[in-house]
Amino acid sequence: MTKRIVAFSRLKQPQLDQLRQEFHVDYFEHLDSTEDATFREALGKAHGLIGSSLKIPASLLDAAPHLEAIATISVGYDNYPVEEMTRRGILLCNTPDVLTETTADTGFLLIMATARRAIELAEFVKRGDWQAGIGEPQFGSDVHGKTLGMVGMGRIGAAIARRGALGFDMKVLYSNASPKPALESALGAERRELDALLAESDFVCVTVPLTPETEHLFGAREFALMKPSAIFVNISRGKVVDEPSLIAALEKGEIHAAGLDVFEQEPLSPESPLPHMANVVALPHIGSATHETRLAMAQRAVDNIRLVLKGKRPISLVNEAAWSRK
Ligand SMILES: NC(=O)C1=CN([C@@H]2O[C@H](COP(=O)(O)OP(=O)(O)OC[C@H]3O[C@@H](n4cnc5c(N)ncnc54)[C@H](OP(=O)(O)O)[C@@H]3O)[C@@H](O)[C@H]2O)C=CC1
Ligand SMILES: O=CC(=O)O
Repeated sequence: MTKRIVAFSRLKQPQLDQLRQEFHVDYFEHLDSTEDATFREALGKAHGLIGSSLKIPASLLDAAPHLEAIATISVGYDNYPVEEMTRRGILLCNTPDVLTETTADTGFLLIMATARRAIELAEFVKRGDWQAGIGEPQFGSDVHGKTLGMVGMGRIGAAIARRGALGFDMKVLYSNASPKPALESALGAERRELDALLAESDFVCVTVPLTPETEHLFGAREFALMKPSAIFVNISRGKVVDEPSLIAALEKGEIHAAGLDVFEQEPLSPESPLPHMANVVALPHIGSATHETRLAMAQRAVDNIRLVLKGKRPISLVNEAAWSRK
């Protein structure tokens, strides 16, 4: 029997062809909702599901009685009902490592763009406001030599910290529950409790996954602990931050600026004050969005689903417990 895959994100033709050599593929290039009737019908016969950027509720699994695995084209997996998948023995595969450096580049881009006010001042030139030599009103802040506080020193966090410590001579602090001795010796990084990190850092950079513990980890209290000169950078997930508290902290001058790739609601509503604030650089969730990295992520997801459907262990597995039950 030929196994069936439902693909719900854009894949390149060679990757689709690879899947079609071995499996029947129902391809939904633009799927807006998991309520779509044709999608649900295909899911009813599917053994594998591959895609990204859609919330998959636990109830959807009832419509997928043959499902063996979901391959998400992302490293973050907060869109998936992991516990329920594990209970049903459905594997969840993700795409770590291949996007680490590109996402770290975006994190550092936000650090640089906010500190040096690159977007705001490029707009100033575009508007024709550059009429004389620039002065203090256009000055930014240094990045080199400052203190970088990493909240979430994992793969991406460590890659940003490496850029800061080795490229920009920054002092690195981090706040993970478990110490990272290798990074402490390689980068001179120092571990702190979160509150101490917030008080000491010039840049606070968030790279934690979204979990029940990290949801709204940053609220009014945390912003009040930061220096008035601090720059807050979020490259993880929007829901790690209570956005009204961030807006209030920026408006009151409790913190100096913010660089944001992610938001509580995406796409960000045009009504949100954030993209209109001069001291905010807002990007449309482009952490990993380069041609090379998006291709590598899709290929990793394709490899993961092919392996699982052929009875083999995938390259990147989120729920180990589902594998041990096989
Ligand atoms: N903007 C974008 O486009 C992208 C965003 N992301 C986001 O980045 C996240 C991180 O990815 P990645 O680095 O690969 O994941 P990792 O799992 O390698 O790193 C996450 C780190 O966060 C730490 N952590 C978890 N909870 C806390 C906490 N409460 N306080 C401090 N540290 C904590 C973990 O600690 P420990 O090591 O102790 O377990 C781990 O080191 C993804 O989950 C995703 O949400 C990822 C890619 C692109
Ligand atoms: O946000 C992107 C991811 O890979 O996670």
